[in-house]
This record gives sequence, C-alpha cells and structure tokens, in this order.
Amino acid sequence: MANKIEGFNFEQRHGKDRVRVARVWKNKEGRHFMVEWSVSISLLSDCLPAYVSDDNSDIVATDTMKNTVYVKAKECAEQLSVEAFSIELAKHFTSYYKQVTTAIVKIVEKPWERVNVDGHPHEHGFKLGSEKHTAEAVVKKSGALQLTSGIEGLALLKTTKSGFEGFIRDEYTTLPETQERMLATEVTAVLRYSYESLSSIPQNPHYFTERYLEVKKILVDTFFGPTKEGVYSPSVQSTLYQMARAVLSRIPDMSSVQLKMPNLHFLPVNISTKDTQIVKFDDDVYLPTSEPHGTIEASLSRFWSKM
Ligand SMILES: O=c1[nH]c(=O)c2[nH]c(=O)[nH]c2[nH]1
Repeated sequence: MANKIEGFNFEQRHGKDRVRVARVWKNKEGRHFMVEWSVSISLLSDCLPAYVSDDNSDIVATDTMKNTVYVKAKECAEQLSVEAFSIELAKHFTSYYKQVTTAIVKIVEKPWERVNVDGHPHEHGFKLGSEKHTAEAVVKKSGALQLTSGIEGLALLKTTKSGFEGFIRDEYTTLPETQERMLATEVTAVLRYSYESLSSIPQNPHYFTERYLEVKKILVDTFFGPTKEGVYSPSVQSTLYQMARAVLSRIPDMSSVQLKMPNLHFLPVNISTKDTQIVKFDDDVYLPTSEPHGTIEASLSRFWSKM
C-alpha cells in the first residue's frame, strides 16, 4: 500500500509468519491422511491511522490471523492441496475485512510421506521425506489471483554423463576441461500458474498436488535421462534450460518456471608426498563440498505471460 504522508511516500503491510498447523483426516476404512504446513500471511490493508495517529481500529490483529489458520484448517472437511488452502485463506482475508485490499499467503508443506511396512502402506504411519512443496497465493479484493507453486530442496546427483568444456580461459583460470564429472545440485523451483482470477481455478481439491508431482517427475526425468544410458549434460546451464523447457512444454496452465540450481562440487582427490602419489584420482574418490558452490539460476516464461 503506497500512501503520501507529510510529504513522504509510505508503504506498509502486516502479517504473521510461520504459523505451524497439522491437519489429520480419517476415512471410513480407518485410513488417516495428514499434512503439516507452515503458513505465512501478509495483508495489504487500509490501516494508516495505526501508524500515524495511534488508532488501531482498522487493524486485523496478527494474532487473529494466526487463529484463522486453525479455524480454516478445521473447516476443510477433506484433504486439499497446499495451493487450495493458501487460496482459501487469502480469499477469506480479502472478503471478510473491508480494510484488506490484498492478501499474500505463502505455505511450506513438510514432506511427511506414508510409510510402507512389509510392502503395505501403513494406515496411520508417516516418515519425513526430503524436498518441500510450497505455494503462494496473492488475492485481491476484486478476485484477481496470482498463484505460484514451488519445490524446495530437491537434491539430485549423477556420477557421470556430465562435463564442462569450452569456457573462457585466461590468466585466472585453473579449472581443467572435462567430459567426465559428478553433477550434483539442490533444485529450487518457482512455478507460476496462468490463472488470473479466483473463478478460473480448477475445483478438484487435488489438482495442484497432481501438477506438483508431475512437475517434479519432469524435472527429475530430464535431469537424469533414460535409466540405462542417461543423458549428457554439457553444463548446469544447459540442463537447467532443458528442465525448464520440458515443464512449460508439458504443463499448459503454467506460464513461467524459475529454477535455481547450485553446482555442488565434488572435487577429484589426489594426494601425494614429495616422493610418491598415495591417491591418484581415477573418477572414483571425491571430496564433496558445499562451500563455495556455483549458483546458476534462470527463469523461462511464455511470451504472453504477465511475469
Ligand atoms: O556447469 C557448470 N557451469 C558453470 O558455469 C561452471 N563454472 C565452473 O567453475 N564449473 C561450472 N560448471
């Protein structure tokens, strides 16, 4: 919210970060379903008097925002996607309070997965997986919507079919060219949907979960290639582009993909004394590192996208 006050420009928003909620649903057959979410809410609202004249009468208390998360979780009779819940909450704040013009709700889902015991899915047992599903809904009073889904911490590694050659060589360069190296990364993806209003989104409560799983599969399959022969990566940049392109070409209702793919280096190990070599690297012993690491990121969007 931009305002002019006493000759200054003033922008403000308020909200509640990291409201943690877990929700369990039980079906008639005795199977339990659960999610754990960390919800962050930010409201753009007409509440200038609270800042400039000590009048809180237009303020939605952040404590109320926190309570609303639990009330809305209770009201969800069936399991729903993290996207659908973020839209539900954002819609509530913009429609319930006349002061609120825009609500931004971001949720990070903890990756609880049903366990298998002796090859059978457990009715009420879950274990923590790795990568996280995120969603952000920005909803305006008019019903205008911006929706993104995300993947955080998708760690991928392949032990061959990767190289890096032909880069700039100058008096600062020591990195040898190679057609054989390890390639490891931890993908962060932000996926923007093309829906622009609340009334245009798919009503199936699992729709966005299905798309999320589909995107994850496309990213992973493109990174690795076919199971036996794999696919050669001439750089992280090239692999990133192939991954982003595959998502946009196969998911029609996504308008843009932003990928961050750090290059997590595995350094060849060579150890020698002044007389002998104790360990000679033969694409076998590596020193895994996390610092420093390369940072490679890009976003790909359709021409008609508003991003
Ligand atoms: O795939 C890579 N891209 C780079 O930009 C880069 N830079 C570097 O040192 N190694 C690599 N690898």
